[in-house]
Amino acid sequence: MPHSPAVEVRGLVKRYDGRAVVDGLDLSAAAGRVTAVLGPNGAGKTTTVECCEGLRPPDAGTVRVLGLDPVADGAALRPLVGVMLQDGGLPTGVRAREMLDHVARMYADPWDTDALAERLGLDGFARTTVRRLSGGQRQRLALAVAVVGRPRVVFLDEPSAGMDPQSRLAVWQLVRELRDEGAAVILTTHLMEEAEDLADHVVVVDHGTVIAQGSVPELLATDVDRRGAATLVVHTAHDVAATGLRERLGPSYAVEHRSATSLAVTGEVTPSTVATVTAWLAAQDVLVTRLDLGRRTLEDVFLDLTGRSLR
Ligand SMILES: Nc1ncnc2c1ncn2[C@@H]1O[C@H](COP(=O)(O)OP(=O)(O)OP(=O)(O)O)[C@@H](O)[C@H]1O
Repeated sequence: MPHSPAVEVRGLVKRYDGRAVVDGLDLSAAAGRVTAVLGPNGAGKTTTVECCEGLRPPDAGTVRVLGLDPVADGAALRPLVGVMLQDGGLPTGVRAREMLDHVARMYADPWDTDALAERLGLDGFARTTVRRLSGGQRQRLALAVAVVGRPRVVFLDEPSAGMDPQSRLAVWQLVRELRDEGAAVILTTHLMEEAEDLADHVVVVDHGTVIAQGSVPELLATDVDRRGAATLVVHTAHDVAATGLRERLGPSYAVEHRSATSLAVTGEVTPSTVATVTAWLAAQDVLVTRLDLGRRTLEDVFLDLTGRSLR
């Protein structure tokens, strides 16, 4: 039986200086699921989440969290909702571990703070004040503070931004556990790997509206013509224009720049496709420094939908 979503946003509009940065956005996030809001910088992800957190009143539309209005019912929601803001949002004069212990004492059934601190590697900077923490350390502390009260709904704004790979894995594992314990986890990210690894449901946002949504497999199969297609990413020693390769490969392949010195070729990649690409580059006197052959990713889906890269 489907039950009512933990977070429900309908027709959300938020304007700054007369410009709608969120423009009629619908979003629904279920308990026991990780919902990733994915989109490029400036798409309106943070603004949307801030409206759900009650930090910004919407200009139009409705937002409900556990059936309540996050602005009017903020006091009732506070013990039920965990929030990790993009800039940490923590008081800067407090020592890291004191901060976590203080917040834990405000909840009826908090996580064991020793265990949480160990998992997120907070022990190495337990006595350091927030203002002296590195960006990644501050992020880890902000995550611990957001989840220590075992919230039913957790908002994580770019949770692993600025973290080293080991910390990122620890964060992802914690997010999975929160989900398995039944929390609704809503995370914003522009890291497709994060969305692909963690999300049960992905909402792709661009220019303040949802342009696609579904599970990762559903999104990867959106474009039926490309089902089963692979992406060959060619890294080169110096800049190369995509136009010539596009003409050489013909219309059944998409050729896009990933950066000035890398091209992504999407389509049916056969041994002869690889030979054609490298031969064409050799004819331009361009050295190939690396070749990666992979399946389609959310990055490719976004590129197809918007013609732009997520990053
Ligand atoms: N307080 C504000 N006043 C004016 N403009 C704002 C304000 N907050 C955000 N904006 C603008 O709204 C747009 C959407 O910003 P938002 O932070 O929601 O995007 P985002 O998708 O979270 O981006 P990022 O990935 O960079 O965090 C941006 O153009 C931003 O400059």
